[in-house]
Amino acid sequence: MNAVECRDIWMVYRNFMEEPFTALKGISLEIGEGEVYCILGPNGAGKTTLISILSTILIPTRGEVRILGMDALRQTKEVRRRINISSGTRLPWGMRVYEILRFYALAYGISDKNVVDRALAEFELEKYRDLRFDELSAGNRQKLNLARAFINDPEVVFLDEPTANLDPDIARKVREMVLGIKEERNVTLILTTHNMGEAEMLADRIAFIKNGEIVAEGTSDELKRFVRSRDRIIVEVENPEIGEISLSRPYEIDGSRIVFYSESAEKELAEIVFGLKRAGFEIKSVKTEEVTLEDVFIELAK
Ligand SMILES: Nc1ncnc2c1ncn2[C@@H]1O[C@H](COP(=O)(O)OP(=O)(O)OP(=O)(O)O)[C@@H](O)[C@H]1O
Repeated sequence: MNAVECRDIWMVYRNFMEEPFTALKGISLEIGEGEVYCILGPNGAGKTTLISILSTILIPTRGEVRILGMDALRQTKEVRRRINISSGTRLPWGMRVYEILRFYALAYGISDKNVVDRALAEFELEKYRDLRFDELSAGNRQKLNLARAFINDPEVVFLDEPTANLDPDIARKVREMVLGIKEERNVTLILTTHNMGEAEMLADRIAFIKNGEIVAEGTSDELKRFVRSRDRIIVEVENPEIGEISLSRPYEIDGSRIVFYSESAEKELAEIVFGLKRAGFEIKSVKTEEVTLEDVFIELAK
């Protein structure tokens, strides 16, 4: 059984005095149990709309959503008991960390105070248990948001931009926390992010959304095949002007740098360097770069 699946989801926003706007155009996807699935895409692509529909916050104009085998549009109450979402929402400002977690635990019918104590420990919030939400740093607010999202021991958790607006070191800590959760709990995670490194580090599979449609889906290695060649070999030469390069692979000349596009830099590096030397180029330096998810993003967003 898939943890999450949807078929042919359409979302048309209709606002008073405005033209209807179609934010999602027939999205279908399947996410297996225990998978970490990342939704990537440029601003306005429809990521938040999609995650809101999958997490039962929004009702789509058309289409079917199944969560843990249940019809999310009809069995919403049962679904909500077994899922949770962290969307960077502000929590009650005046309440203390412990009270906030206790409040949300009680909302799920969990009266055992040990559950809250365990959450404080797991998300490194014990030191801050008596601070009010408005007294917390951005990083600790996000940790509290995560602690809240796992308080009901959910089977599926939606994380909408879990590291947005965090300093790089705090963002890394939050990512490590999410990785730890992935290792320790039997949970399916669906996250949106703008951060390619984050998607690569956390996700088993990535869906790339553009203008309300999934334009590519797969592991990060599979997505990298969308870019014309996997690796770049960058050779800096003293004398770029000397003439023709007779190697039968694509390249670009950028000042004194010759950039080759290659299926495997490791296999083709020696041949390229010898070929250039034979042609009389004086080589200053050679470096290789693997294609990144960022290259894929730029290619697909075009
Ligand atoms: N309530 C609404 N009414 C009308 N249009 C909306 C509404 N909510 C979102 N939209 C539009 O739908 C499109 C998708 O928005 P959404 O927030 O899902 O994108 P996103 O990929 O999450 O963007 P971002 O990365 O900027 O957060 C955007 O063009 C947005 O302006």
